[in-house]
Amino acid sequence: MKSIGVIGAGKWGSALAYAFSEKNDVVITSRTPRDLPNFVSLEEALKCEYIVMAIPAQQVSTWLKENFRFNGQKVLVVAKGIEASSGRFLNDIYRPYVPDANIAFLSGPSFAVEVQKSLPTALVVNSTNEELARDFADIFPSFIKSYTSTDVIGAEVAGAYKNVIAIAAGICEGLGLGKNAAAALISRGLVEMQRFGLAYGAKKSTFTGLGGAGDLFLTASSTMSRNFRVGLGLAKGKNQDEILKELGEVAEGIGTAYALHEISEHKDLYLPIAKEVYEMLEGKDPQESLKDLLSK
Ligand SMILES: NC(=O)C1=CN([C@@H]2O[C@H](COP(=O)(O)OP(=O)(O)OC[C@H]3O[C@@H](n4cnc5c(N)ncnc54)[C@H](O)[C@@H]3O)[C@@H](O)[C@H]2O)C=CC1
Ligand SMILES: O=C(CO)COP(=O)(O)O
Repeated sequence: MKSIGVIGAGKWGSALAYAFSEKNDVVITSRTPRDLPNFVSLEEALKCEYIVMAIPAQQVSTWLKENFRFNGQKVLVVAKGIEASSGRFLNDIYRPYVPDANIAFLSGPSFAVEVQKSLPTALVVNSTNEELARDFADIFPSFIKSYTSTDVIGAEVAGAYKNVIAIAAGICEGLGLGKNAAAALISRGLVEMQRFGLAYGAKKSTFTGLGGAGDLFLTASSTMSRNFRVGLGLAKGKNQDEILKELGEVAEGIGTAYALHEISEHKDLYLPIAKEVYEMLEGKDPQESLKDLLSK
């Protein structure tokens, strides 16, 4: 039995706190107090040996600066995104606070609502420290099969990029372009995220695994995905603010599309789907964008 502190009581933090309770002693905390039997102060949660960080990618840098004190904890990052303001990956953001040997990143297909109902899935714990990855893989409940990998950058790129492709897939669906177009877009999206990942030293096989194709196929084909629903909203001509207000939850694909735009400009990378998603978020007509992507 391990002592686990979950930081962030949104959809994903709450679902993981539930899942990890099967085999462990779990407490949860967030900036707004919740009426939960295992809710504790941040100070208490940070005393746990194992910490699960469920704070979104766009907010975590400030959060770490203001709140985090490292005292040997083992940290599992469960967010998926690239910071828009800096283009930094989560492993870069965490590095000044947690040594590489103490940090792992979760990837794979996992809608929180299904995990909260104990429905099965398979996920990957990614860390350069194999022993730590195995240690975290042990905390998962019977209904989640856990694997380990050392490809941190591959997992990060795949988990963040699939949210952007999911926005594009939602637009495709919203415009009524059909299943052929959706499949074409998703498979080109997989190639695009793999090409991007390889430029950062990721392993090719990661992109055909659970955290790559697995999470992409899930997110880019279901209205259960917040990012997919952002795409549906854009297809209806709504702007970002309206969409986010209706959603009331995080959609990491938005910030990540801005981050990818900055990165592609600086590194001269060819990221056609991410580019169109960025441009649609900036007001380009979705019909035009999808035509630019899918016709000769
Ligand atoms: N919901 C899902 O199915 C899954 C979500 N994720 C990832 O997990 C991360 C969190 O997503 P959700 O929990 O679903 O989002 P959510 O919108 O349900 O909750 C976000 C949480 O972050 C906290 N938060 C936001 N800004 C904060 C700040 N400045 N300081 C402190 N806390 C702050 C909120 O209080 C809330 O607890 C995202 O990166 C998401 O991509 C990953 C896998 C599955
Ligand atoms: O990452 C997820 C499932 O694996 C959740 O996706 P959304 O944030 O698009 O809902």
